[in-house]
Amino acid sequence: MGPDREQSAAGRGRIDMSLLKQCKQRVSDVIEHESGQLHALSQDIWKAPELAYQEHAAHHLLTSFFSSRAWEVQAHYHLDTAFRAQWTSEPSDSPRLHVAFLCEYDALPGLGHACGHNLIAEVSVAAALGLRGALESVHPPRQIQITVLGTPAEEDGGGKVDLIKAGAFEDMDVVFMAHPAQDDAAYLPDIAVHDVTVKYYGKASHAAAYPWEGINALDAAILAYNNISVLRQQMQPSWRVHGVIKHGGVKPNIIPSYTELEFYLRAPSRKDLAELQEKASACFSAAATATGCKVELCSSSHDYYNVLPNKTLAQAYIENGKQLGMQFTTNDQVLNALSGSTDFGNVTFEVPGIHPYFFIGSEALNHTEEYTKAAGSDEAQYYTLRTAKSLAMTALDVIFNPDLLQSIRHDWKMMKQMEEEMNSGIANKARESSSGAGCASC
Ligand SMILES: NCCCC(=O)N[C@@H](CCCN)C(=O)O
Repeated sequence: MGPDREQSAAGRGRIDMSLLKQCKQRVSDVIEHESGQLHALSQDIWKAPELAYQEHAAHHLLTSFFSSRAWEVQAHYHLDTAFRAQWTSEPSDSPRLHVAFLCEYDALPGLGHACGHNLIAEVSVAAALGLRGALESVHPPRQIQITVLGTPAEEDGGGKVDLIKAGAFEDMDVVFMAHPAQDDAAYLPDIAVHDVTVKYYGKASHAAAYPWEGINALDAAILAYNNISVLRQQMQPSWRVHGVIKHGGVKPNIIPSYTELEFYLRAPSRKDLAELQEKASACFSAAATATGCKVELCSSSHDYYNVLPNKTLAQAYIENGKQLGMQFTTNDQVLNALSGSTDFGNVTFEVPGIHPYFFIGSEALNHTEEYTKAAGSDEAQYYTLRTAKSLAMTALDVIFNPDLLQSIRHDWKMMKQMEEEMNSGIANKARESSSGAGCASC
């Protein structure tokens, strides 16, 4: 066996290493060739930030981009601002392999693209173009379908969960995306999240003349906020609860008759999240009892699940990234920090996938004005395209090495089984502690 033709570990297939290398080079060339168009696409998304489920301009930009490059595009795919663009290589005798790249393109209220979702879209578009270009230049070992899935509403709502329910992931083998951060990391722990809106209904009254006639909904909101602060000391260190007051009353001389808060509850597993949810619900109800208000808890329609890591995919991504000059963080504080939550977590319970984080040339932190600036900077481009190359090269490894795919599937099954055993029996408990279903006004 020559150095360029290695037998795969299980001895079932041979990997044509020189072809794989040639394809990886082609990925880089195609992405470099398209860099101007990719930058323009990401700039156009960045300049007109849109909130969850309202990403109409981004949807139009992305679907037009793929239509003009002869991809088969399904606009408004199950959701107004979702889309699916696909390309399939020539048929072959072996079964088709379906890889998908996920785009996000929603922004944050008041801050614009402070989480760099314009760059997430760019990474996936670039990776898909690069991969297609590489596969068009050779005869791949099997028929390949590449899908770019436009997934709206990551910051609020969970478009991927809607798309899972619509069956969008059912025929996919491996899914890829990457998220802007401060470091390159193949995996950072994204934890489960439950969003809840808390509404207090009291009774208005003149605050000086006859306050005793009123029922103070602002007092309930403040007590709820403080109850949660007190709970925090007894929470697991890996749990997070944070909230804002969205309505706090209208005028000092009117006893507030209505207040509204929004909280995010987070924990590393759905099992812990159910426990946290019960404790937080008790805090919200206690505030209502103390003030005589009525309380309504409205859960958002989708909880996000924790992201299941896939060590085989992560390792392949790291190897490709290193070849491209990435310096993956070894800082334990970063690797073990809780990086938030994502609806990609739910996707990892459906299909094996990878959600690496990437440096964008700035120390700025996500969800700040500084990060918005960094996500729109020229400097971010180099890192964004490098990430796209590494993702596409990892997809090539999956395509050319059947043992790798088998190992990815094995990792996924093990992780999923472990999680599902841990989570068994929580479904009803979690439902009971949130009155979302009975919340007519949400
Ligand atoms: N780790 C991914 C970062 C993206 C992000 O910030 N997502 C939001 C999602 C909130 C959904 N309620 C987050 O706050 O973690």
